[in-house]
Amino acid sequence: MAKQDASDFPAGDIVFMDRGDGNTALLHLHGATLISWKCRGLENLFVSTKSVFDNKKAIRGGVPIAFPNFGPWPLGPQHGFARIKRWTVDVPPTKDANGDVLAVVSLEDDDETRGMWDYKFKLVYTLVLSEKSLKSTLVIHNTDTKSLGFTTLLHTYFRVSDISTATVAGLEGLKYNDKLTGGQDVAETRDLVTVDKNYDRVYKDAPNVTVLSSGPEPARKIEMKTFNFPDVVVWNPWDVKAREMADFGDEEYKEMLCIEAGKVVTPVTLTAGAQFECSHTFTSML
Ligand SMILES: O=P(O)(O)OC[C@H]1O[C@H](O)[C@H](O)[C@@H](O)[C@@H]1O
Repeated sequence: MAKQDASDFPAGDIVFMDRGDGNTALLHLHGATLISWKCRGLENLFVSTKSVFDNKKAIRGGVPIAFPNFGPWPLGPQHGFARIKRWTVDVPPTKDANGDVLAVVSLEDDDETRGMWDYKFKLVYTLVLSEKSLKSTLVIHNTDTKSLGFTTLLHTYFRVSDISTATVAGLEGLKYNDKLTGGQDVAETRDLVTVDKNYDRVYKDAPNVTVLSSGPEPARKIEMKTFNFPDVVVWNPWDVKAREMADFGDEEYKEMLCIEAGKVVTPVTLTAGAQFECSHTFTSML
């Protein structure tokens, strides 16, 4: 079983958000990785049964945060350090008058991050759990006296009942770069994107809504609405790559699809004192 329940972890490692009506979210402070979002009791995120929870390695599943770099990085680990640093709780889960639950975690530069990337920064990650949705907002503050540049992405692993039934709407007409073949961008002609092999595609200038559907048992239809995330990465390792990954089950590619909202094609430059806000909101449409 994948570890996605609050009872699987020491209380100090997690932030558990519970509306009390079957809508819950669970964040692990290692990487501020969201590892569960349940809507009316149904888990919508994939976490590998092989994921290592040693507070060192990135968690394989949920929503790891790529920052300050998406992809291979000459200055440090792939996808940057945010997903392997311990974050701090700024606001523990707090219910508002509607029953919605808010929590805030953050990460600031330290000796280790400055050793790789010599900038002062603060990341503030705010989660708001509503009846059928979860909004995740990342604000990147440049707390330094010089400009900094970064790419960032929320690397969502959605759970699907069967990859052969999964479709992604909202990408038609976009240009994408296939990271597996490289070369020229290609136009997506399908109104519903399906995945039947190793996929690693960066869709550019995407509209701010994609919809993932899968089913039938259990059926899921999840809208992902984004703000300041112009790029969408669609990734599934498929069988051969799955076998090469130590922290991913050989057959688990059938149960997941990554749809990752990012600002990765053109980096953001932040002048001293400036900030950049980006977010995605998942909503269950069923
Ligand atoms: O294995 P990881 O470092 O977590 O990366 C997993 C995947 O992340 C993204 O989807 C990239 O586009 C892929 O190229 C990469 O393989």
